[in-house]
Amino acid sequence: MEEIKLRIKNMNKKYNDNIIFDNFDIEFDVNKVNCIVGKSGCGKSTLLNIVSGIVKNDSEDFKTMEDLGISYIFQEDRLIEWLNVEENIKFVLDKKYKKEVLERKLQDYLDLAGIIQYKKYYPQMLSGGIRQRVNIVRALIYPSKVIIMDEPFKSIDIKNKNIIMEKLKYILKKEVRTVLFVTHDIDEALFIADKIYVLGGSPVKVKGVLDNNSIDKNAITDLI
Ligand SMILES: Nc1ncnc2c1ncn2[C@@H]1O[C@H](COP(=O)(O)OP(=O)(O)OP(=O)(O)O)[C@@H](O)[C@H]1O
Repeated sequence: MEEIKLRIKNMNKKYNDNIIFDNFDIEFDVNKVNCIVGKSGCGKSTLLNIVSGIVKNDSEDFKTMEDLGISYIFQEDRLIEWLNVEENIKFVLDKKYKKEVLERKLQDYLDLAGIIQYKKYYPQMLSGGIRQRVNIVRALIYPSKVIIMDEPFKSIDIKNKNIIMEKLKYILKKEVRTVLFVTHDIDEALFIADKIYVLGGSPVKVKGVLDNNSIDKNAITDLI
């Protein structure tokens, strides 16, 4: 069966004389976890920021993914300190679901993420790892087709990171969502990805695309 692709075409970006993307094209697998790796500064975050419309592409003939609906998970959790966990999650959902549906989803996702007991807690009462789990639940409940994650575990200690990654992997297996996940950590990519895209060069190019059943750490390291 042919896989459905999400195509990004004609990406162009330069900062002063620094050309990051020069007619850059890439295609991601729809409803899969697509991990993007590459040397620091090669343009991974800029790629996510352009496809999501946060940063403007330099040329006109470019289509962002905004129409698909996007959820974001960044390195920092961006929770609102004066709202409790439940309120933080509901805050972004403004009438997206009927009340009963929302309550069920909230219950299900908090349960899946293992944080149901923190529902009424305020962010300052939570550890960094739990806060990030709330952030992930918030992004997943939002009815988006695309989930963008930019180094979501960078500031989380290894023990918590492993717990969250296990939970996230489990949840994503059940979801029908296209995930674009940027990381500098190859082990993270190997753990969670269906496909890994290695970016590099200046202007940046796709140096390799590796499928999950053929992924080997050395092959990726050689490409970076
Ligand atoms: N607002 C900006 N103004 C000028 N240069 C920028 C700006 N944003 C990014 N850059 C430059 O664009 C290039 C790509 O940056 P980007 O953050 O996308 O890389 P990255 O691969 O995500 O890096 P890292 O892994 O370190 O986060 C870098 O050379 C960076 O210095």
